[in-house]
Amino acid sequence: MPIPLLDIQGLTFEVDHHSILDRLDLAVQAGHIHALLGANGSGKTTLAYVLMGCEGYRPSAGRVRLGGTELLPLKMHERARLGLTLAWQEPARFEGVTVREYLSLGKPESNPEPALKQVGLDPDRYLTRRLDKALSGGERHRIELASVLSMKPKLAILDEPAAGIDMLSINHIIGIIRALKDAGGSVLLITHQEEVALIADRASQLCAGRIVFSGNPREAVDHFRGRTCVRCDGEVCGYVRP
Ligand SMILES: Nc1ncnc2c1ncn2[C@@H]1O[C@H](COP(=O)(O)OP(=O)(O)OP(=O)(O)O)[C@@H](O)[C@H]1O
Repeated sequence: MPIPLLDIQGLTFEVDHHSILDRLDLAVQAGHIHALLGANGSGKTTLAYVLMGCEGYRPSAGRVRLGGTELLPLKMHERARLGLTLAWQEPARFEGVTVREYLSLGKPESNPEPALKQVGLDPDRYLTRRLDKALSGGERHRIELASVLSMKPKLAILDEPAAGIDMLSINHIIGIIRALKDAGGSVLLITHQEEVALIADRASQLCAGRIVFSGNPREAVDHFRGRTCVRCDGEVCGYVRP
């Protein structure tokens, strides 16, 4: 195996002495779409926040390297400069700004139109719209993906990019995820949806804050489908607390 782009070893994040991420190991290869499956509450979004360096998400143990650079000592903007980007599940933090402003955050000189077109939204209609409840869930997902596309990230973390999206639009979203890979990026794809996970090159299943399975996406989906319990201590998913 080549040296992974993202190499996570023994990552532990605790709240009130309770491990949300529990000595988690995960490797994402350069150029791969790597799906991360896991039941509600298994720690997927927490992992995304810890990787991004969000406030309040400082791990108590472990190391993370991106392209060989130690990530954990870095601030959020330094991680972004290394090419790490997260598509937020809900871009609510930016409620009220226009789509043009949102897509230009941090890069005011850039033209947001190509990325918007790539996600199937007409710039003439959408650039002046505001990020508010008047946008449908699908439109918000697409705008979030347009934001990620325009960053040309080395590693994009996508948190449920197709949640609540109809079947036809899911195929479009899948096309956008593939475009990130075709542009030379890698993707950590957090998803519950089988049809989305199956586009990955590799997939892992998270249970109670620890990776309990990594393999090809078909095997991982089968593993996940039969095992839906969170923190099951091995009763269902085979995870055994040492
Ligand atoms: N800051 C926090 N304080 C307390 N508990 C937290 C905190 N962050 C996460 N948790 C808990 O950690 C667990 C994992 O949450 P997380 O959001 O990472 O799960 P998830 O796998 O993304 O779930 P879902 O599929 O429902 O989005 C949950 O039980 C959650 O309540």
